[in-house]
Amino acid sequence: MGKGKLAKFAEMKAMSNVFEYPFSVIDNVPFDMKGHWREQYFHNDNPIVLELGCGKGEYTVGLGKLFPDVNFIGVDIKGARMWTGAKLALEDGMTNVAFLRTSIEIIDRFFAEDEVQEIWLTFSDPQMKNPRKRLTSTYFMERYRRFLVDGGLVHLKTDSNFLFTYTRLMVEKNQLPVDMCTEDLYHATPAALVGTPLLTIQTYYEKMWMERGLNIRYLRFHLPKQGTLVEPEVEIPLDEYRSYHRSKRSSKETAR
Ligand SMILES: C[S@@+](CC[C@H](N)C(=O)[O-])C[C@H]1O[C@@H](n2cnc3c(N)ncnc32)[C@H](O)[C@@H]1O
Repeated sequence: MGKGKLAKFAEMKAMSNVFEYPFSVIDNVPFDMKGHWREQYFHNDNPIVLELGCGKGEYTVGLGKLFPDVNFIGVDIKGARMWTGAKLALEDGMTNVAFLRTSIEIIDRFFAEDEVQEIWLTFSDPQMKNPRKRLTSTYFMERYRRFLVDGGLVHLKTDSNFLFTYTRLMVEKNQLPVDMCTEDLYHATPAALVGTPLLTIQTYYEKMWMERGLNIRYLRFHLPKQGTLVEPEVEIPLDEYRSYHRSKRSSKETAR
């Protein structure tokens, strides 16, 4: 039988690669390692890459194994999921991997200007009802800009046509340079992606959606520090397989 949530939470408290700062904690205690992750935790000068909404941390651990000269930090509010990746990284003696349990809304409290090179968003909730909660909204992009290097890469891997379309429109509207874009990663793989970890590392949610026959989409773009970011004002068809329609009041088929 799998370990229960309480046992996982207790174990996580003693894990040297886990930092737990839910909103209630960080409100009272400033995060001393902000701006000092490299010297105080990783003990190297290597780049730092974040996986936001990491769940079990498949990308954090998988990329960490493939790229030992890069530091990876998985961020999520759900500790029981994160436990899986943190435990694996500890058992494998990985020193280039860490996990941060907090809300992404306050992510800029943990990283200083230019401290992060890249961001991965893996199968993020599309948040069809609430644009501000989407991890690629201008609200979040403004936060990412506070710690991402100028022109740093943002990777979005998703099953959701809604989130993919919204992000593509946001990127177009703000003229953010696109590095790679595909609506069907596995059946129409761009030549540059053949043999890359994008195809070999699959997350828990990714496998689930693939079993249901959904295409996997991928968009990678640069986020410059300069310029005002604006939201796209376009109606986007909702993902039919998600729960939007269960809402009592809404029978909408599109959202902005
Ligand atoms: C659909 S799951 C995907 C998990 C994993 N990346 C995967 O592909 O299996 C989305 C994850 O994002 C986390 N998440 C969503 N919004 C968040 C937020 N604002 N702050 C912290 N975590 C968040 C959830 O807790 C959840 O684990």
